[in-house]
Amino acid sequence: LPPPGEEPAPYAPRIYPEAVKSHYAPLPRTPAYYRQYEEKGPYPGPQPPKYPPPDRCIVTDLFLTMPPPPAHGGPKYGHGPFEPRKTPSYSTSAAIPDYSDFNRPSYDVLSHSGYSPNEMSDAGHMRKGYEYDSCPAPGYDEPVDCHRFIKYRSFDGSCNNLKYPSWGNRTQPYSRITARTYSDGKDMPRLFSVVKEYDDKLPLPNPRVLSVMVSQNKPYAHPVANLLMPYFAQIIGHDLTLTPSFQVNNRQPDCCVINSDCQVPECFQFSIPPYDPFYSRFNITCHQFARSLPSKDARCRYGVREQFTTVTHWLDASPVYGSNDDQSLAIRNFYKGQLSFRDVNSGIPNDQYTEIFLQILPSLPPHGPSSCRPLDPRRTCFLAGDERVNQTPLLAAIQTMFLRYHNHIANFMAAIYPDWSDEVIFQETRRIVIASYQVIVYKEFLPVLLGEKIANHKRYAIKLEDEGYFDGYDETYDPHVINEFTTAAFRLHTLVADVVPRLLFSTGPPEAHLLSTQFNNQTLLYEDGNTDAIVNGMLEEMALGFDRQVSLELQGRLFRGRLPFGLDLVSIDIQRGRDHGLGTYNDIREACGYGRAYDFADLKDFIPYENIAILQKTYRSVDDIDLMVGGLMESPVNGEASVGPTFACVIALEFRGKRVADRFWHENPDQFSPDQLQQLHKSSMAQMICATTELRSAPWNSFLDVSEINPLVPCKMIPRLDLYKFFGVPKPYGPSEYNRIPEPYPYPDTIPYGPVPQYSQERPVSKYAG
Ligand code: HEM
Repeated sequence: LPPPGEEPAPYAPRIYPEAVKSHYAPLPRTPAYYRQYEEKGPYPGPQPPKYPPPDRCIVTDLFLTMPPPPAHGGPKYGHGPFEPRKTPSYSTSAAIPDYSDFNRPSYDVLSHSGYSPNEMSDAGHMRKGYEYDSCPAPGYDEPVDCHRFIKYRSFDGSCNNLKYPSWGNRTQPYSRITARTYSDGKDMPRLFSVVKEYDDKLPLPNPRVLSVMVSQNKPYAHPVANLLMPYFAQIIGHDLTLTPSFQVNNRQPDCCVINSDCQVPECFQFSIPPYDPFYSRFNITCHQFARSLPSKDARCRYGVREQFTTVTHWLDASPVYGSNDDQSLAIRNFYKGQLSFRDVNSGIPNDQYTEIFLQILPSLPPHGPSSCRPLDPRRTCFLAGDERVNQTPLLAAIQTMFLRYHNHIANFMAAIYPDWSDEVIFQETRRIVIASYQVIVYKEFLPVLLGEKIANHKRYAIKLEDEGYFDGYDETYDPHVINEFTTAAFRLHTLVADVVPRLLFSTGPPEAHLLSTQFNNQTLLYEDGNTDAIVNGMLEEMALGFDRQVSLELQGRLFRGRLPFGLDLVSIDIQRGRDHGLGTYNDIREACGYGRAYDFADLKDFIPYENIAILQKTYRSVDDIDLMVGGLMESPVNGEASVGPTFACVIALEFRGKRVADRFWHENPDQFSPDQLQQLHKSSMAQMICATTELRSAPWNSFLDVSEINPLVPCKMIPRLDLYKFFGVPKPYGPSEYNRIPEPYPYPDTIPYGPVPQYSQERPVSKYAG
C-alpha cells in the first residue's frame, strides 16, 4: 500500500504492448464534460407524466423529452436515435411497427413463468436467523426421489438437502436479506425517490448518468491482487448464478426499437443524455435492457416477484460439470471418468494420447443458441458446463485448468483401479475436484477478497477447520443465493483490467489485447501453450483496485463486436438492481448491523468525502442510493481487501450459507476420511496451476502478486495432494450404507464425440518429457 496520504499509482497494464498504447492516451474528453453533469445538478431524466402510466408500462424513463437528433448528425450506429414523438404519450396506438407478438409476451411467451399480475398477492416468508424473506417456504417440497443422490451430488442441485430435496436446485428463486423495494410492492422495478414533490413521485437518477458520475475510467491498480483473482471470482459467480432475462427466440427483444412506445412490459431500457461523454459521439440515446424473469416456484407463484438462477445454488463447480443432466452428459467422454477434451494441436477430440497440458475444452456445436460466433470458423467456441465460458479467453483458460485437473485425477484413478466403471471414476473425481475447489475458495480466495479480518470472523463461519471435521451442517439453513449478493455485491466488475495479457517466454514476447476485442472470441487459446500463456499473463498483470472506477472496456465497450461502442455494464448493474427491487444501500447497511445513514454526512464511516459529494449531487436522498452505487463508493475494508464493508458483509453471508447448508461440504464428517481431508486442505491455486499447465513455478497464494511475503515458488516445492490417500484403498471411503456403487446414469446411446480410441498403456513419450 502507498504511505498514508499518498495516492496509489494510476493503473497502467504491466504487459503494455505498442498496439494498445494509444488506448491509454488521454481520452478525447475534457473535465468540461464532467462539469456539465455537475453544473446541471442531478440529472432528473425525462420527467414522468403527471398521470400514472398504464400499469403494465413500467418504463418511465423514455426519451420523450430528448431533443431531436441532428439533421446531419455524426456517424449513426445501432438503433438510435429515434424520432421524438410529437405529443409525448404513453398510448400504445402510435404509428410504430406492429409488434403485436410482443404485446402479449410478458405473460404468454413466458410460459414457464405462468402467472399474471392479477394473480399476485403478497406472500413473504420469514426465514430463520436474520431477516430472510424468501421462498420456497421451509417445509415446502415436491416429492423427489433422492436415493440415487445419497453419495454424489445431483447435477441440478436437488437432493442435497434430504429434508427439502428441491432446495438449491437450479430454477429455485433467490433469497434476500432485506425487503423488496418494488414500486408497486410486488412487481414493478424500483423507480422513484423516497422524496416527493407535492405528492408527485420523483424519478431516481438515470442509470447512465449515475454510471458516468461514478466512473470516469481512471482506475487504480489493485494494491496486491493479480488478475487471476477477479477471473476466478467470475468462475465462482458463474457457479452460483445465471439469472435468465426476458428473451424471445433466444435473444433479448431490442427494447430500444420496439419499446419506444412502452409496448413490452419486460423491457426496461433507459435513455442516454445527449451530452453523454462517450455515447454522444455515436448519437446513441437509448440503452438496451430486458428484465430478469420471475420465478415460478409453486409457493412463490402468487407472491411478489422473485428472480431465480438457472444453475445450482451450491458451490459445486457447476461451470465445469453443468447444472442439469443434459449439460453434464454433453461434457463427458464416457471413457475412464474423463471430461471430454480436444487436442490443441490436432483438434482431435478425446484422443487418449493427448497430454494433459495439450487438452483444451471441446467444441461448441456450431449452430447452437450460444452468442459465441467465432471470427475464424476453424477456431470454434468452447463447450463447458456453463454457456458463459466463451465470454473471454481468460475465463476459458481457467475452465481449461479445471478440465485438465479433473482428467489428471481421473487418469490417476483409472490407472490404479482399471476395473472401476467410468461412472464411479467420474463421480469420485468430481467429488475431489469440488472439494479441492472449495478449499481454494475458502482458504485462499476469500481472505484476499474480504480481508483476513472478515474472512476469519466467527459471525460468518467461513474459516475452515484447522483440524478435524466441521460440525456446523444445518439442514434448515436457507441455501439459496442471496439476491443482493448476485445482483450487486459480487458483481466485481470494478476489478477487471483493460487487457487480456499473454506471457510465456517460450512462446514469444509478452502480449496484451484490449478486452473488448476478446469478448466471445477464443482465437487466443488455440495455439500450443496458449492456455499457459494466458494463465501466466493473469499472474503477472494486476487486477484493478476496488473503487468506483471501472474500465471503459466494460463501461462502454461491452460486447461491442466490430462497433466502436458497446454496452455499459455499470449502468446495467444499477438498472438490474432496480429491476430486482433490491434493498437500497442504506437497507443493507442496516441489515449488516452497520446502522442506517440518516444524512449523507453519516456515510463518512465507510465512504470518502469525495465520493459522498458525488452521491449528494446525484441522489435526492440518502435512502435512494442504489446498493451497487453505494457499495462501489466505499473504501476497501482495512485498505487491504477487495471490497468495502457492505459488500463484504453480503458476500460473507453468502459463503456462510454455501458451507453450512451443503450436505456434501467437504469438511462434513461423512464425506472424506481424516487422512483424505488432510490432503484436501493442501489444495491451492498454485498446486492447480502446477498440475495443469507447464508453468514451472507459481506465487504461493496465486491470487496475489509476487512479493517478499508471497514468493514465487517452484512447482516441485508446492504441497501436492497425495492421491494414494484417496485411491490406495479398495473402496471409496464412507459409511457403509453410502458406500455402494451408484446406479448408472441414463447414458446416451451414442457417445457425443465420435468413437473413443482404445486406451493403451504404451503411451508415446511426451515431447515435454525430461
Ligand atoms: C470480462 C469480464 C466480465 C464481463 C464481460 C462480464 C459481463 C457480465 C454481464 C454482461 C453480466 C450480466 C449483467 C446483467 O444483465 O445484469 C454479468 C453479471 C455478473 N457478473 Fe460479470 N462480467 C465480467 C467479469 C466479472 C467478474 C470478474 C465477476 C466477479 C465475481 C463478475 C460477476 C458477475 C456476477 C455475480 C453477475 C450476476 C450473474 C447473474 O446473476 O446472472 N463478472 N457480468
